[in-house]
Amino acid sequence: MLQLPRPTPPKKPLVSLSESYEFCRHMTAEYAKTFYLGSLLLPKEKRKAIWAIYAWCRRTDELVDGVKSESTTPTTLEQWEQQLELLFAGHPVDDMDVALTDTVKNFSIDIQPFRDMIAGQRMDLDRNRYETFEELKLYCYRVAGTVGLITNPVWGIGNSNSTVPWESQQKLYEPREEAIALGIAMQLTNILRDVGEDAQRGRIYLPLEDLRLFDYTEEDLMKGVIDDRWRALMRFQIQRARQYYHQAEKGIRYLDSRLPVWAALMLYQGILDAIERNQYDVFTRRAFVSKREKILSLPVAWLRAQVL
Ligand SMILES: CC(C)=CCC/C(C)=C/CC/C(C)=C/CC/C(C)=C/[C@@H]1[C@@H](COP(=O)(O)OP(=O)(O)O)[C@]1(C)CC/C=C(\C)CC/C=C(\C)CCC=C(C)C
Ligand SMILES: Nc1ncnc2c1ncn2[C@@H]1O[C@H](COP(=O)(O)OP(=O)(O)OP(=O)(O)O)[C@@H](O)[C@H]1O
Ligand SMILES: [Mn+2]
Repeated sequence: MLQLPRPTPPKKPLVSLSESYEFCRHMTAEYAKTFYLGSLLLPKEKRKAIWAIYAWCRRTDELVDGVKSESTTPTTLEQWEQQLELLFAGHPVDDMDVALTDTVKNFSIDIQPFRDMIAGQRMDLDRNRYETFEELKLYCYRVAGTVGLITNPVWGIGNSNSTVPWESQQKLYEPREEAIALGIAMQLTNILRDVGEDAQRGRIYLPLEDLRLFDYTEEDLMKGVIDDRWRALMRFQIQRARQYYHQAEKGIRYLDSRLPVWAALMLYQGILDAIERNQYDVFTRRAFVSKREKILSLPVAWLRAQVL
């Protein structure tokens, strides 16, 4: 009898849907206090979707950034992309994919930004310097702007419970550029916070053209020199990141679930303030937002989600 080709069966049975979401929740809570806090501000179904997306993004990032990244090659990323295609075809390969398979189906999420994120990780394998801001911006879109596009259907557009039909009509604009802008702003913030740590690994994400503009050299950066040139360079970078936050802010009003996005934006932007408080020493001090500050900013985020 003719045998139809079937996808290779998984080596062992996969976990149940609820166990898979629990793994993703656990990973989010463990790795990212800020995003986990944000996710708790969502209704249950959306919250679970964010955990599943977070877990996939984190695993993708770990391939080039994590403890086992030494053994990652272009082939590893190709296999990861094939695993992604299978997941979108409804065939999860491992325990954590089970939840994401469910999420992308329930929220009709597009596969392309996921592929773009893998392309971003490929850039990390290929290079450790960026000549221009345009090149860095492409990297930031791929590793972080993509998260904005992936999560937009989860925040929701035009489903808020307005009683007047023309209001919901007006809200149907999907803020794609703004969602990407928030990812870029956060990635730029992450880069500024981690300058010292990245330099130790031989990586410079600050555009080399910007270093030249402020007469600051790669050698200075490797030595962690903090002087007027460095402070001016950092002020310039912080200002650029803030412009992206500003662009992102204008898109939040179109979303149904605005509170977690406002909260995440404000908390992450707070890292820039912390860098300033540390007088731009990103070499020996880690800029962070304290638990107290995080909790205090929630009422402000709530207010913005209501009125802006
Ligand atoms: C509540 C909320 C906003 C949840 C989003 C959670 C989510 C799915 C996050 C994925 C994060 C992730 C692991 C991305 C992989 C690449 C990467 C590591 C990017 C950097 C994040 C990591 O931050 P962290 O502090 O943990 O860094 P370390 O690894 O510890 O060094 C990034 C800095 C960027 C993450 C980008 C976003 C969360 C995109 C934000 C955009 C939106 C939520 C769109 C909102 C919509 C509009 C219209 C504004
Ligand atoms: N369980 C974990 N295993 C391995 N690395 C972890 C774990 N949790 C956090 N990390 C890493 O440790 C570092 C410190 O985490 P970080 O200061 O960013 O706090 P966080 O928990 O991610 O909170 P936030 O969301 O506010 O950034 C990061 O590089 C992060 O990726
Ligand atoms: Mn973190």
